[in-house]
Amino acid sequence: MRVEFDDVTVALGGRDVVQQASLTVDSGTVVGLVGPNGSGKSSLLRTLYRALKPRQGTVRLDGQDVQRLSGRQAARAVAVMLQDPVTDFDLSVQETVLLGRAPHHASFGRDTPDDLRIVDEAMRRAEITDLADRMVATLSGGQRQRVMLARALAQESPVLVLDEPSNHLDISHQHELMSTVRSLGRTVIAALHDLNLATQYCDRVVVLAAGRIVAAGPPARVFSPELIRTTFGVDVRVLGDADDPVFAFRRLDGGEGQDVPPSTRTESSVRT
Ligand SMILES: Nc1ncnc2c1ncn2[C@@H]1O[C@H](COP(=O)(O)OP(=O)(O)OP(=O)(O)O)[C@@H](O)[C@H]1O
Repeated sequence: MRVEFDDVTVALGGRDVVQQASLTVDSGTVVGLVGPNGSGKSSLLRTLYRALKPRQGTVRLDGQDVQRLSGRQAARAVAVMLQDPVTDFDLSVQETVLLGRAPHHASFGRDTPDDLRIVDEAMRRAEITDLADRMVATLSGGQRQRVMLARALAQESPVLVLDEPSNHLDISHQHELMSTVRSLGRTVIAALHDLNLATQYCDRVVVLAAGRIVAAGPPARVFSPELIRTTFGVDVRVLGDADDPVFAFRRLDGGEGQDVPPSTRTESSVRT
């Protein structure tokens, strides 16, 4: 399923926190949204899963305005994994993952053998099978995050939104998560802070700064030392090959990520 943000502006607290963002994510591709804290990544993503309505512009799924979809249609199309998930702590892990099946049920429909099979498979992929009977409240932050991954997988939506999905995960599970979502063949849009992770697993990256898209394209091309310096206020050493780079960062003396990078391209319309 193709995702299009068309000239999207989001206002929060009387301020445009996303400004005229246009971006097309082709079906089956993995796109990373990167940018400093407060640059508008979550706000842009929230317009896709309808937690926010754009002040201006349209978000489309295969050409259809998401605001015109029914709640059930939207939930079948887009699954979301948030950085600090709001979960019902009174549920077990398996019950929580089963919630991912809800958009596929008629009202008050019962779980079917198919649902249970899909949930088992999702828990296996998220490596939480051994936690199935634990209450979510008793889990660590990283375990909880993997429960949310399993729930999103069980939803079987063609589009998967990940908002800083790996902040609680150890290094091995960060890679496992990205490699799992990459293997799904779904359209994935992930807000990521780790540029190395984005480089390794994303087909395209989109850089946001102060609410605007300032660059987009293949990671190795977009993540130039100059863009990283002006956007994040850190110096970078590029290790490895030019087309398969590994970044080592050092903060600039007195440096701060700038709200508006002075020397990066501003693209009002970007196809990734
Ligand atoms: N409910 C709100 N009311 C007012 N301003 C808000 C609200 N939510 C977010 N903002 C502001 O909108 C801007 C964009 O926030 P957003 O969460 O989209 O950024 P982000 O790039 O996802 O940041 P982070 O990397 O810290 O998660 C920030 O300046 C933030 O303070």
